[in-house]
Amino acid sequence: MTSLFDPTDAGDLHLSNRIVMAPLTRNRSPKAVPNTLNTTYYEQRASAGLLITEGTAITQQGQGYADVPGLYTPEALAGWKHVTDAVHKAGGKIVVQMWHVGRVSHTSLQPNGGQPVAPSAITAQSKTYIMNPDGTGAFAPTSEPRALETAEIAGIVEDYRKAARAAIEAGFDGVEIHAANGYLLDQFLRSGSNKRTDSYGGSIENRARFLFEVVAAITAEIGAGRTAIRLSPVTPANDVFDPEPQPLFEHVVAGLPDDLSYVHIIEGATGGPRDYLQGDIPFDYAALKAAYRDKGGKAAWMVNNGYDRQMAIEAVESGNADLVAFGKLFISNPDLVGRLRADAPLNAPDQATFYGGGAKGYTDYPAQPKVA
Ligand SMILES: C=C(C(=O)O)c1ccccc1
Repeated sequence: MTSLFDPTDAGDLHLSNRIVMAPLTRNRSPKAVPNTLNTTYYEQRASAGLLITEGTAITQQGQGYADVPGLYTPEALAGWKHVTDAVHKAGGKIVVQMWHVGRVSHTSLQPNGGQPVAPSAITAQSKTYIMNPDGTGAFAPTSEPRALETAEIAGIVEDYRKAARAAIEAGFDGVEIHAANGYLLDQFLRSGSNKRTDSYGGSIENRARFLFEVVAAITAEIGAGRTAIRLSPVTPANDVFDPEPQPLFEHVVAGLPDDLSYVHIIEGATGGPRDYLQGDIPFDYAALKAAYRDKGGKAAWMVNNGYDRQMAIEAVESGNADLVAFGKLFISNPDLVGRLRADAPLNAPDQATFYGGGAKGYTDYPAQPKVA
């Protein structure tokens, strides 16, 4: 029987175990440049089967929060090279989560102080994290976005392609396309945020078009085996909504390449109830996976949101999942894999230090003494 602690392949990625560090925004990369503290943080957690970086903006237009890293300046790419080198030296594997926030941004973060972009000019009832002129950070309401012109969409697809190439050159083992949690690609998928009347709006097929164009551009550039995607069928994060998530997301997974590295599914409300409902009926995650597998999809299936040790063991042993991503537990347990293997006590995460700051609550969580 397959174990959570067994090695596995996710496309081109050969993983030493099936425990994944989920993408976690920490707001500790001023000027969007990864620094030595970030390197230490990822290096400490390199025993994960796979590390997924925090959301990383593909362009300044795609930047939605202060002090999150980017993938679009020479300085940021040099910073990421230090991170990937350190993780590889520690025996780990790491992919970068490629992020365009769309409307979940603020004019102070946008090129020339402009409006954020979105499928439609509908403001997200959400907040983002900005820097005040005095250098203090603060959460602020997101700014009103402008609707992208149809002709602009191809340019953003090209931005994703370029960022994927840059990621490989910065030493990443692959990329995860962030299509979850109410950010740009998810905004296009959901009818609540996408009111377009062109070929990118209206029907499910049209609302998924942009996502498929991004996937096609990235897989053509770096290969499907190094490309993954994150989806969140029912999350209400950042004010997204669709009354029929089941047909929408079954259409999405059925349109993904068979040979992707992995498909990453957030089950329920992100960081919240796993049984969260959007629409009238509970979401059927087994049917979602079947919609991918039945059409020939071979990518590893990764699950996330509120998993504990026993749930993760059962998810893999039952065949419901190939990989399980842990977020908060990796914040406070750099050696989570060893602790889960030994069923050892776990450090509790300190919510007060999740976002912003320095080493406290970031690189100062204790690892268990190495067993001789
Ligand atoms: C990248 C994020 C996501 O996917 O929800 C994020 C952003 C800010 C705070 C927490 C999480």
